[in-house]
Amino acid sequence: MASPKPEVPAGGEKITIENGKLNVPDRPIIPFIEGDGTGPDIWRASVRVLDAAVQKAYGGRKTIRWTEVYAGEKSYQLFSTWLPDETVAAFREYLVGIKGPLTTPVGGGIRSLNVALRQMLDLYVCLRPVRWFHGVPSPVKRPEAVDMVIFRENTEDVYAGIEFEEGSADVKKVVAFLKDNFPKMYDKIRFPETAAIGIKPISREGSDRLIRSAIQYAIANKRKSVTIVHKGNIMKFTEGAFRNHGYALAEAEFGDATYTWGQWEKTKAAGGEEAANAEQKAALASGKVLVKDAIADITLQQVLTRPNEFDVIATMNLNGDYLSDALAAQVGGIGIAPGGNINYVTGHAVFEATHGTAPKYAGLDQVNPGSVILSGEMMLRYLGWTEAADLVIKGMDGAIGAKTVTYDFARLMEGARQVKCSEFGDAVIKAM
Ligand SMILES: NC(=O)C1=CN([C@@H]2O[C@H](COP(=O)(O)OP(=O)(O)OC[C@H]3O[C@@H](n4cnc5c(N)ncnc54)[C@H](OP(=O)(O)O)[C@@H]3O)[C@@H](O)[C@H]2O)C=CC1
Ligand SMILES: O=C(O)CCC(=O)C(=O)O
Ligand SMILES: [Mg+2]
Repeated sequence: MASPKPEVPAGGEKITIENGKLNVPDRPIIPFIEGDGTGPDIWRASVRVLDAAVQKAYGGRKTIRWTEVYAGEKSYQLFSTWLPDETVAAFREYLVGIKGPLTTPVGGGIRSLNVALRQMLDLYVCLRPVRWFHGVPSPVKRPEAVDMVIFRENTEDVYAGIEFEEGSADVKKVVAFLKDNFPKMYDKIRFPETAAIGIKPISREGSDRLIRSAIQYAIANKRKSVTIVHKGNIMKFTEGAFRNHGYALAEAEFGDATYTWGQWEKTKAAGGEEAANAEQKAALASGKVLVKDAIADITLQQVLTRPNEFDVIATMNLNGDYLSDALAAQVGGIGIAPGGNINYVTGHAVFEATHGTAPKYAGLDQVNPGSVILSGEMMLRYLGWTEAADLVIKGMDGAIGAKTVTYDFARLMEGARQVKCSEFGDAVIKAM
């Protein structure tokens, strides 16, 4: 393999976007990254499921023309680079893609390739729906009550990677700058000689576009509420501002379709709590979406104890990362948690599972491919190939309903037939 430039598959055509609407040809070229660790096992099973769904839905009239692009360990082995420019260029050119997980070392080494791709392509929404499939073993009593859609901001926050290492010349400059210019802030650094420093950018534009997408989704999908999750009591100017931007945006851009707790507060201040409650009740009865907020720590408790009160969630990068793994556990685990990284303005989207490379299972054909299968289902729906997407769901429902499952579910289920990763793919196809 001499070049990381992707092959152009015969007969394939590019997906384009015009006036905010995707034009999807019948033979779209879709780049994919296999991923590290368990990525190749999962991809092999998933691509068969996606192709089978498309074949069954359209009888050959539509097919995906996959083209492999490289990143992570495979790319490093082949081309001595972790993320070739050609890979980023392919996702730019073909608009929609899908990827397996990529390894990020802890405490040193390369920064996350996953995060880098999201930033380079400006995929500002990390969309992670969390729902329960009938029969999936879950640690909670009523997993069916969990039906939430996380909108995680994907380009800012501590994930921007603005960090200065302890003892480095750079951190000394940053600390000296704080000492000279912001002495009160400098005094708050408990051990300035040995502190590493991280910077967390949260912008108005970044917050607005994420929250706008969440509200638009809630309105389009007739959801009841959007909860803005933040730690704004402690980080007032970053996470607190995110909440404030959210209320201001909802009121300015979606006044006809939303009612906010910000409005409730204003009415309460002017006319008392009863008046505010009556106003909220009337707004919700008329079908408006409630835009509210919750602090991140209590959110992690309440999504467990009162899942019915959460619907669409809009949050920043780190909170969203924690929340998406925690919520995945409630509906049966990370093995079937899908996601998509999307820029709703340019149309660029890269779909990927919520989980990582699960390295201890690499090459064993053992893990659950459901996460990438369902990420593919999200991709099909994004393309407007609803019939194929519905078949993927039918197949997943059928396989799980028949208790034909991978080890992660089998260990928690009575009477399950444990199958390999590839065999689970077969079971999904059979059940379509
Ligand atoms: N978007 C991405 O590419 C992501 C990459 N990563 C990276 O992945 C690497 C490993 O991260 P780690 O923290 O171990 O998290 P992982 O999500 O990779 O794995 C943690 C555990 O989750 C379970 N699990 C994960 N995937 C599956 C699956 N498909 N089917 C069944 N169970 C699954 C396994 O649990 P059990 O052992 O109980 O069976 C596994 O040991 C790191 O380098 C990290 O940075 C992490 C998250 C996202
Ligand atoms: O990039 C990584 O290695 C981890 C990313 C992650 O945890 C996530 O996107 O949920
Ligand atoms: Mg994560």
